[in-house]
Amino acid sequence: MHFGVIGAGQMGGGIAQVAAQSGFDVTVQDVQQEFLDRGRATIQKSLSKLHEKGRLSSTPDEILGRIRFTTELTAFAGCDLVVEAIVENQQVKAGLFRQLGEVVKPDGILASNTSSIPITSLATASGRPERFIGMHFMNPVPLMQLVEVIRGYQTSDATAQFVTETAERMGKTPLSCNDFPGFVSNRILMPMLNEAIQCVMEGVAEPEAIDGIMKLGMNHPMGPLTLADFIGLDTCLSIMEVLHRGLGDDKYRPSPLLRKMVQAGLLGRKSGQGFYRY
Ligand SMILES: CC(=O)CC(=O)SCCNC(=O)CCNC(=O)[C@H](O)C(C)(C)COP(=O)(O)OP(=O)(O)OC[C@H]1O[C@@H](n2cnc3c(N)ncnc32)[C@H](O)[C@@H]1OP(=O)(O)O
Ligand SMILES: NC(=O)C1=CN([C@@H]2O[C@H](COP(=O)(O)OP(=O)(O)OC[C@H]3O[C@@H](n4cnc5c(N)ncnc54)[C@H](OP(=O)(O)O)[C@@H]3O)[C@@H](O)[C@H]2O)C=CC1
Repeated sequence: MHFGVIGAGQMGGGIAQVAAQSGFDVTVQDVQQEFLDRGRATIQKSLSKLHEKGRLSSTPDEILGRIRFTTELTAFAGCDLVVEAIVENQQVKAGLFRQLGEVVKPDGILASNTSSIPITSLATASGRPERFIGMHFMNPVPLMQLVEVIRGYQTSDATAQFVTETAERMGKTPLSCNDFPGFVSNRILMPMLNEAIQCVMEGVAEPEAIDGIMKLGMNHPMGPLTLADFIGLDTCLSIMEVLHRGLGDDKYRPSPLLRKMVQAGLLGRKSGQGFYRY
């Protein structure tokens, strides 16, 4: 299988890594060489960790050798499946899928790793709605079990089956849902993170206490503010905006503190500061 990934950020890098671990030939594209180099270094570090723990069936070098890094979209021409993992912005993703629909071979399948944006709208932009689907991996991809599979309005049964089987070949558990804002995962998760941010804004408790209460009291592996920093506050804000706009209910209003922190460039772990410093 020739597997394409667009975006070498935290999600794209993780998806490419797991695809290569599964024996696929992988091509990763990003807009600048600098992001590709950073993505490659992150994959290398993750593979070393998994290798130390005896969790890989090939060596890190063999796995990395299956990944080709490029800045050219035309490199996807022969791909059987291309998964997009760029910034959570509908216009930018739609523009990319318009181009991809012309580049990738006609029977190639296109998928988005979007957290919340309507799959059906991206499918329309791609010009091949039957061969378009949501393939939503969870962060960190090498460790998380779930792939949420989201069918667009015109996604064919064959496309859904192919992507489900591919997720299984990648050692993941695919679970299906329909195309509603935020799907299942983020419709339920993100309002909780947003509410934790609102608690900080209202002075209900310090961030450490809010995280501690949810970790120790609810057995969550990470507190909600640590998790929001881990996901990226810009991504959290984009998801809340999609939920608010798409469902038309003020219960999904993004916290003003979340908005302000994104405006200030405090994006969480990836920028070095969010609710905590890294
Ligand atoms: C926004 C969206 O659209 C959807 C989303 O993805 S929402 C986010 C979903 N993800 C979550 O909710 C994650 C919640 N957190 C967790 O499940 C856990 O904290 C976790 C699995 C990430 C880490 O596990 P942990 O036991 O809590 O922490 P930690 O001890 O730091 O990590 C366990 C090991 O995995 C390793 N590890 C962490 N990330 C890794 C990676 N990417 N690759 C390889 N190893 C990794 C750590 O280095 C650590 O190794 P050691 O034990 O050798 O030190
Ligand atoms: N973070 C998370 O926990 C999760 C995120 N997602 C989704 O995955 C997607 C990616 O998120 P994440 O990996 O966190 O984001 P990152 O910011 O880590 O990575 C996005 C990458 O895509 C690049 N990029 C931006 N625009 C383009 C473009 N036009 N063409 C090619 N590459 C581009 C970015 O470059 P630059 O830096 O220049 O913008 C960056 O390298 C989003 O849709 C997000 O909602 C899904 C599950 C979990």
